[in-house]
Amino acid sequence: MLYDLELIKVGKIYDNGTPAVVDFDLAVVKGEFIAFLGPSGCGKTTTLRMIAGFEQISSGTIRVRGSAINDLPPERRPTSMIFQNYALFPHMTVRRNIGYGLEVKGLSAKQRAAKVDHLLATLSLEDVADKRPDKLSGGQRQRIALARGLAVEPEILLLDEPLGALDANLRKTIQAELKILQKTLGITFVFVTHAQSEALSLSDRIVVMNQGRIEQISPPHQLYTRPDTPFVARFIGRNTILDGTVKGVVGDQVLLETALGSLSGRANGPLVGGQAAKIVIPAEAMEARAAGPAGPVSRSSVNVVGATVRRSDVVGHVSHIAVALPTGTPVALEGHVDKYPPDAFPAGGDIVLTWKAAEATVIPAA
Ligand SMILES: Nc1ncnc2c1ncn2[C@@H]1O[C@H](COP(=O)(O)OP(=O)(O)OP(=O)(O)O)[C@@H](O)[C@H]1O
Repeated sequence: MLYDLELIKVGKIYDNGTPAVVDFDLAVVKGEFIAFLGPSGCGKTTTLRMIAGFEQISSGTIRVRGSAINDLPPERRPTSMIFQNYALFPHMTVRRNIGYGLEVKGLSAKQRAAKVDHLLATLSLEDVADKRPDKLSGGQRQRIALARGLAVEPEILLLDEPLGALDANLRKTIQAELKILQKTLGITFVFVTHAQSEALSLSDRIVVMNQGRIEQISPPHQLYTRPDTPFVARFIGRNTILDGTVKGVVGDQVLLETALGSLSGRANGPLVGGQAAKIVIPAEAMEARAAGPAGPVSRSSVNVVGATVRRSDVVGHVSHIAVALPTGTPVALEGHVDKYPPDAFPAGGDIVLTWKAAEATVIPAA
């Protein structure tokens, strides 16, 4: 298969000895929208800059459509990069900013005008074409940066936190525009972000990074429902994570002995009896009900744990219930007021939590 972009065992060690990226493997098909997501300093920007050619790689290979680009300078790579601060030229008009890359490539004024006019129209910038970027709004500047990146017709557009400078509302609007633009153009986007919601709503696949290494590469939904590692389970969504020891494995079902009794979930990864493992239960999978008069939960029931309500609030139509497990672990539940009526779970009350085994994931502890 011919991939648009391949990173094969790519590594980066900075001159000061910092291993910023380690054994990064990724294969991207044409038209995919990929996000690099992870905490500050995990190596997202370094990886993007290595693809763009602004940073030398220390090991491995980067290929675009089958050809290694390791030794090409940035301007000869079939990539364009959009920076978080947009890096627009303040003294040039919007039109010239957009056409700058074409000027560098030596296109005639006529050829440039045709391409720039088309991009001005595509990104609704016609009215500001002759203004300077510093007179324009954040959203407009973002679109100019995008137009400038697209003008050189890259195979791959690299975006470094492109929406980071925008306020929350504008961010949502531009997110939607970006997604439509990407699908219309059909070109590959690789996008760096801190913002989980942005990665989840925009991407076809997300690369979750931690300390220079890839933790998981999955479509957004799968990161929520099937985390591969404890880091991903902590980083994505709102999961309750409990430690235990594998008691038995039947097919993909695992029974785990924990401080809260026997809990079961679906296996993700190789698991054998006696092994230390973690069960990951998404908040959405938890069902709460008031504890009956029968008293404490029987330890022989699977996926039934007692808990105490700490706080309960209603915001609009949504009830938010903060509870604590007997181990002290906090769990945040939320649900429509039809499901969890106000006052149904008063603070200090005992409740019972349950979930379907298929909706919880069991992963190796390390
Ligand atoms: N020029 C440099 N010289 C030395 N170390 C660097 C350099 N640039 C980045 N680093 C280090 O490499 C690691 C990865 O940095 P990088 O900027 O790629 O992370 P990031 O995930 O993009 O972070 P952020 O989200 O904060 O931008 C960090 O430990 C960082 O301090």
